[in-house]
Amino acid sequence: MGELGLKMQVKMGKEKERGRPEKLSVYLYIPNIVGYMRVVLNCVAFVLLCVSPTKHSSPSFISSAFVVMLWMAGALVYLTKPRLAITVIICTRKLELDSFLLLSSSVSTFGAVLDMVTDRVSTACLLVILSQVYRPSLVFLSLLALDIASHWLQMYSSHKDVKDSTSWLFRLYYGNRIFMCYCCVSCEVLYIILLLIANNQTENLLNVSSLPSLLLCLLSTQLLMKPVSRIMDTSALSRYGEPKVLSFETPLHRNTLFSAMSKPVAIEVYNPNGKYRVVSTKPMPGTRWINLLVDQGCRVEICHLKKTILSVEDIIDLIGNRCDGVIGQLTEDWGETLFSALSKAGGKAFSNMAVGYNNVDVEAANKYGIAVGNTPGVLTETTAELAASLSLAAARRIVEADGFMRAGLYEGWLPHLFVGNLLKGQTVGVIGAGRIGSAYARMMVEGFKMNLIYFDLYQSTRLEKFVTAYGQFLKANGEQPVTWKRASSMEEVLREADLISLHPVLDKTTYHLVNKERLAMMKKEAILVNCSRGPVIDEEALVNHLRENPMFRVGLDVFEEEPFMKPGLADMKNAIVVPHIASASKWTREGMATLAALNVVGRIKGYPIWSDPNRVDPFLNENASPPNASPSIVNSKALDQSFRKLSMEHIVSAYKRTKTRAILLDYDGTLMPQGDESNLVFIVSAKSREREQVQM
Ligand SMILES: NC(=O)c1ccc[n+]([C@@H]2O[C@H](COP(=O)([O-])OP(=O)(O)OC[C@H]3O[C@@H](n4cnc5c(N)ncnc54)[C@H](O)[C@@H]3O)[C@@H](O)[C@H]2O)c1
Ligand SMILES: O=C(O)[C@H](O)CO
Repeated sequence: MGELGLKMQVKMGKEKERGRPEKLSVYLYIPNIVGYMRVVLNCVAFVLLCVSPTKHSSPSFISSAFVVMLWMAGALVYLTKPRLAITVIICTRKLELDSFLLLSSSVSTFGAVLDMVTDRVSTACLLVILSQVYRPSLVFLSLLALDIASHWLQMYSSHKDVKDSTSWLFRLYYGNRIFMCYCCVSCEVLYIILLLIANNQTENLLNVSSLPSLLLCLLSTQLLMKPVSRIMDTSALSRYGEPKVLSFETPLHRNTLFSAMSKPVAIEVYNPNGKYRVVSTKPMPGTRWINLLVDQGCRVEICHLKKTILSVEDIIDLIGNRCDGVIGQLTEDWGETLFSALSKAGGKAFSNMAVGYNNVDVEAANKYGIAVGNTPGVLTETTAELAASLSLAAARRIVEADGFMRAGLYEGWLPHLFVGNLLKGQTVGVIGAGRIGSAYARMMVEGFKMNLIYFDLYQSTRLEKFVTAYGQFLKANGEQPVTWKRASSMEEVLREADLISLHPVLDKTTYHLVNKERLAMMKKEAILVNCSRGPVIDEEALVNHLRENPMFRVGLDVFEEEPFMKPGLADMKNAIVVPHIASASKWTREGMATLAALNVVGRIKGYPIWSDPNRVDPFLNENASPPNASPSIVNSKALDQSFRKLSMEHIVSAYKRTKTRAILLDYDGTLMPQGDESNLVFIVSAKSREREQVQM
């Protein structure tokens, strides 16, 4: 306790220098002082009273009655707690009210208070008896006061949440249940020993006719109740699928009674004493991103506000007056107000947990010198797979047919029942053949032998080469070869394709790219899929088009005004609608969280920017440390012009010095050496969008 307290004081001192709210430091500081006093008093009590216990003739009636009352209260809460927990769990599972579940467990404020009160009652029983049977009784009464005061203060200062992985003491305490158990029960064991010593001198311990002996037996039973009730509690929770709420390894932070009372924002904190404060506006999948941030010395704060979409005001509150970086979501409005608040708080970086960043005003970020990160690459295949799923579901009317079956309308096979479109040999049109558009095109061409027509501002030679090679393969095997065409206009794609998938970025040029006039150009039985951004389609015009053309079908993952759909869309049988889940695979979402975290910490620590945001695999390998770089910063050039110059010098000198093998030409102008000295590859700037490898 002493060393732990000391460490915390030292760390709190540092925190104070960095502008952390003073209030919290004080709350963390006081319990430690009280804790030291408790330890000293315990030792004094033990030495004094073991050496010469002066036993009273018998405890007074009043104090005995007080002890019995305390014991009964303690026993009652211990006995009812597991039952209460189980009842609450059963009810909340039915009602799906997770907050009630947390309430009943010891990580919630209520649960923690209940825990503390029952512990204190137990200790109080022993100390009151000890004060009766020993002199000087004041020592025991002071111990009782200190015990209550220190635990109450620790409730305020969230001592259970301080899990600093760099501290061996914390690791020992939270990571080793036997040690933790020993720490928890040692005081009570000490008090019982003192009682036994006192009783042993005059009477038989098992003589239940004597009041102190009777109380002693009862108290020993109560001490057993704690582990028993814990086991019941844990097993009940694990049966209902929530074992982690009682696990010591889960540093859930319910933001302390104090802060929960002052402001109803639930924050989960990791590595409270970390040097850099990084805030995530939402809990994100996986734990790797948290561990990576903690390893880089960050204090990680995760907002658990129940509200789905945080307002600008909510985020300003989260940023506070000291914040180095924020990981945010595509639903948030990252404009002038937030970047100004982040900049005032000393922030250097923001990353969307998304590849699209149309919710971010990059100009505003540039103005405040804040890096803007995104998460490309990791979601390419996942998103393309959902676009492919929607294409198939729309082509084969899967959702309609499913509803039909469930409604009990199926009476037997019929030649006309849910007839849809065959994809093989038809033309797939891709608008925006970037990472996701190209991946989708390959899936549809290779998987369903569709011909390709695409429109993009840039030529996608890699995609063209792929389709050419696949066509040749089919031909060599006696099959009809697939073909490709780069359309000179978007209208060309709309007119020719049977299935069209939209994959451009959302910006001024792509807003309402698909409008009433363009919908009218499409084939009457065409399928339109949108996994890019809602406003790329004029949704109102789409609803009218769907109404007028029942054989025209759409698969939509995104909507113009999320989370809402334009009136009438939900009633359209020829529309399949899913709630923006295109990147929602476990691996991808965990990877997105990792990339977003590394973007932020990379900028905070001044690491360079990764050369190729399309190849982020080295950051996603869970068995290796990620490179010391930010995987994808979209405003790198605006922020860091000197980086480019520096890298050019770097290239020239490194080329002369080492066995450089190749130079990759990249369109985005970011320069970064990759690989080790023996296999050095540089990415250098060029006008061309396509990457070429030039042998040196
Ligand atoms: N629904 C989802 O969950 C989900 C998931 C991932 C990405 N997305 C969206 O998909 C978009 C594309 O992601 P990506 O990784 O493929 O990005 P990308 O930058 O690799 O591809 C976008 C392509 O759009 C092209 N483009 C830009 N303006 C155009 C225009 N006016 N007409 C035609 N093409 C144009 C670009 O040249 C580029 O090739 C993201 O910006 C995001 O908005 C949505
Ligand atoms: O842009 C993105 O990344 C998606 O919309 C969320 O996965």
